[in-house]
Amino acid sequence: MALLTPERLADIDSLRTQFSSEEQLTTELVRRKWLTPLQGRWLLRGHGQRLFVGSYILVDRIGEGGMGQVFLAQHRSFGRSAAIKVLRPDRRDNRRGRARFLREMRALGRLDHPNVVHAYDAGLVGRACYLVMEYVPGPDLAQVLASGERLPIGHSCEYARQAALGLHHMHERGLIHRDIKPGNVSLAEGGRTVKLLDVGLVKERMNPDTDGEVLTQAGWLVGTADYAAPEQVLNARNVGRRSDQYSLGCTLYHLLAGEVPFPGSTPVARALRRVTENVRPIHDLRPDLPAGLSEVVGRLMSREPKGRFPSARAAADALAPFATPLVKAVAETTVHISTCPTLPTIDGVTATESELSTPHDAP
Ligand SMILES: Nc1ncnc2c1ncn2[C@@H]1O[C@H](COP(=O)(O)OP(=O)(O)OP(=O)(O)O)[C@@H](O)[C@H]1O
Repeated sequence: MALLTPERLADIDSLRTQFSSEEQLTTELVRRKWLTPLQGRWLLRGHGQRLFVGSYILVDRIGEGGMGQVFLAQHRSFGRSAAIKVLRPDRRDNRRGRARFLREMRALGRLDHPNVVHAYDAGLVGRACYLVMEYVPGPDLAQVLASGERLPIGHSCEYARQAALGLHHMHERGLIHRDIKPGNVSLAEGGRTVKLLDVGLVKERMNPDTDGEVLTQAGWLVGTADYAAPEQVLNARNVGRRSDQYSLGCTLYHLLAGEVPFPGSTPVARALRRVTENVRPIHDLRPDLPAGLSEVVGRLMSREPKGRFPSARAAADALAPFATPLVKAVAETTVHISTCPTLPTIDGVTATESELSTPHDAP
């Protein structure tokens, strides 16, 4: 069990005599915080080797999206925290899928901006694709919205402004995010810095061309219907830089109005409304908005891409007069890093193909 230091391994030998089963012993190790609950569960199920991904050890499961699961992890030598996305087996289980993943990762490696999540590493362990990223503690803006907290107008504008700067950086390097929504705009540094998440894999998800390995457009709509640009709703391949502006506009609208711009009973109905209707001006819902902000939101959400700003940078500049600096605007979400055991000594264990083939938290 290379998760533990040699001293603790020695202690375990004596602990073994006190516990009649592996389960009781593991429960005790979790209670002592020598193992995290995730590590305890996986060890008990005989999947301990799956905890080792490249140079990292998985610590906790953060969540799951359409492409795979995201874990909190710790570097085996440096102890640095990171987030690791491990692609679902059906998204990676062919050569083209893996080649595309690596192409996307190379693109991601070109990005270097304070408002875009930083990628540290990516690779394959056996046939499993994983991406190691900067850990962003959050909360993300979806969580902020779900908390019911009414944000100051200036903070909402600052979130959107920083997100626009991150988008501009991506656009300059030839990348389009394609999935800007509150859940993909997260906060770091005690709420002072915005980070765009889910960068790099989105192109694969939104490009329904081959392999049968992408979500159907209807499936994609479920999570994104409220934020996708009209041209994107009509044709998922028909996405340009200005489509990201529209999605950012929807996100800002939601933050300011407390409701999505096109409410409706189903994702498809909501998505289609934006193709046929102009958005209700936001000052109808927020008459207290400063003069000019409603126009900026309206321009971001122009139905025609050419009606939007010439660049995300121009959008950021237009938002700047309405933005106020973020001074620890929100509390960070609780992360189970406190349950992370002290940095373990690793004796060169490398995960194998089969060990990572089903990296779910219910192996
Ligand atoms: N770098 C990161 N740091 C911290 N948490 C992250 C990071 N990247 C993703 N997450 C979190 O992991 C969870 C899953 O993220 P993921 O991007 O896989 O899915 P999603 O955005 O929820 O859905 P989808 O990808 O299908 O749109 C989310 O709660 C997300 O906030």
